[in-house]
Amino acid sequence: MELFVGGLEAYAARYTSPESALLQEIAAYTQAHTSRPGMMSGHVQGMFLQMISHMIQPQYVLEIGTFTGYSAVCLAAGLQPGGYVITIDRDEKLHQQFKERLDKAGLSDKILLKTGNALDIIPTLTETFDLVFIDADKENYIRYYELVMDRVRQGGFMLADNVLFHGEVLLPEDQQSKAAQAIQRFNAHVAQDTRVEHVLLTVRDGLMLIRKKAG
Ligand SMILES: C[S@@+](CC[C@H](N)C(=O)[O-])C[C@H]1O[C@@H](n2cnc3c(N)ncnc32)[C@H](O)[C@@H]1O
Repeated sequence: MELFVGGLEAYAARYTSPESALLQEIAAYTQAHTSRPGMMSGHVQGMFLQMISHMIQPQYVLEIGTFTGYSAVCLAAGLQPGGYVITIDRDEKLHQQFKERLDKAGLSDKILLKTGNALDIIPTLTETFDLVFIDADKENYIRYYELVMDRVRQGGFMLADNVLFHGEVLLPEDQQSKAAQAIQRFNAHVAQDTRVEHVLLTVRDGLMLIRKKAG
């Protein structure tokens, strides 16, 4: 997926810290063994997530949409001692494969896998999250946002991926896919929400960075 004109994405990657051996391994696996490798965060966005994790130094992180685990590993980078990332996906095979990789890398206590529909799993969680990454089916973004809002600490953060949806957000509504329309509704929903402040970053396919205000 080439989102920038004239190779800017490749230029950004060249001047971004390299991927760890584990991330390289996940990226290679994703390219070779999945039908939609473009769903993976990848090098530059992954390093951005890792940087955010180091900045926030979270105790508890929630990820909605694991896929092959690339972003979960990045989100775990800045965890406090005893902290963990909970990552949800409904695809059992993906989770089985990622679990083996986590065991091998000694990361099983830092990244916990919950397999099933995120809409069912989120209400069962008891943690208060410092950071939430929303990256599953676009049609449910507003539901995820509302479901997790009470579970994010005051002053805590959310990130939502694909908020530019390959540029489709710029098209008239009747020319947008269902997913792009859902993303447009999500962006508008966040924009009118006085509980948060937010910035839409044009990293890769667009990342909405959201901070839950105190009080
Ligand atoms: C875009 S991929 C996640 C990519 C990953 N976060 C990364 O950056 O490498 C979206 C994932 O969400 C999962 N998913 C979609 N809808 C879901 C739902 N309702 N509950 C749980 N997982 C879901 C899919 O199985 C898919 O693996």
